[in-house]
Amino acid sequence: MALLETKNLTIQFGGHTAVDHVSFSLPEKEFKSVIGPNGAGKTTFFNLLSGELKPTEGEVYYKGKSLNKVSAVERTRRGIGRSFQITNVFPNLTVFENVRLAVQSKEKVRYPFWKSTRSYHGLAEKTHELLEQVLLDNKAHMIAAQLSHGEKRKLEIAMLLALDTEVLLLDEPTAGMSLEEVPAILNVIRSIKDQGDKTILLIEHKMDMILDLSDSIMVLFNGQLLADGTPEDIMQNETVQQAYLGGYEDGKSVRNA
Ligand SMILES: Nc1ncnc2c1ncn2[C@@H]1O[C@H](COP(=O)(O)OP(=O)(O)OP(=O)(O)O)[C@@H](O)[C@H]1O
Repeated sequence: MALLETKNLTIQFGGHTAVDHVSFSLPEKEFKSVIGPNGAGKTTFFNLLSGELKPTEGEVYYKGKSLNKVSAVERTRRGIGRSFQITNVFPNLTVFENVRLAVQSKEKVRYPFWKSTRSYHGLAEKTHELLEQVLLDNKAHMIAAQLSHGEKRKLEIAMLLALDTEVLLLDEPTAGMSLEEVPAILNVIRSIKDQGDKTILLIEHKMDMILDLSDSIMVLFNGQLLADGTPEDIMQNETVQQAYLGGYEDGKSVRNA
């Protein structure tokens, strides 16, 4: 069954169509990557899925129900988690305190009628588990502001995992990382995948990472869905190759490089 789907999802900014009639389907437990050149509409597509932006046309469905009238907060509560940039982190709190707050906030959202469903120790235990999973347990007591860029991205992932959502929308987790930091984040994402309980949509530019992780790949170009298939299909797809190498116009004509 498709967990997350879109039908003709479209958004225009002024005269520019950033996401253009995209219909896609993400089966439960699948790992799908979203690729495409800069400005293709990948982040905007995520913003439409998570509810930060409202479509001009088309629909997002989760578990068969339309989300168009559902707020971003309610989408998270229902199970669609989006990694936010580090702006959501309290820079003057420690890594541990940041993750614990995220664990706590999830408890409040999920069980608003209970004062405390987990004891203080329960929260701390869950926090340690998450820090271990993202390989940050040795930095638990560091002030968040002092983390390296790569470590901040790991913290962001831990805070996303704390929300315990079924779907994870990961927007370029390796962006701005040094080459040495990439393998660690790849390991973190692979370990999340290997646990087997998440449905994941990943925006990335690093092809080796995409090929390593993905069950399927969708390609956006000028806001349109150019192709969607297995990694093998996508690598062999001529239109995709030409779009990357040469340029693709109005979804019809292909110009050679
Ligand atoms: N809020 C906005 N207002 C106006 N234009 C926008 C807005 N958000 C995005 N755009 C435009 O929509 C297009 C798609 O942008 P988007 O950030 O989704 O691309 P992307 O594929 O994520 O690119 P990148 O790989 O560089 O992150 C771009 O032309 C961008 O300038």
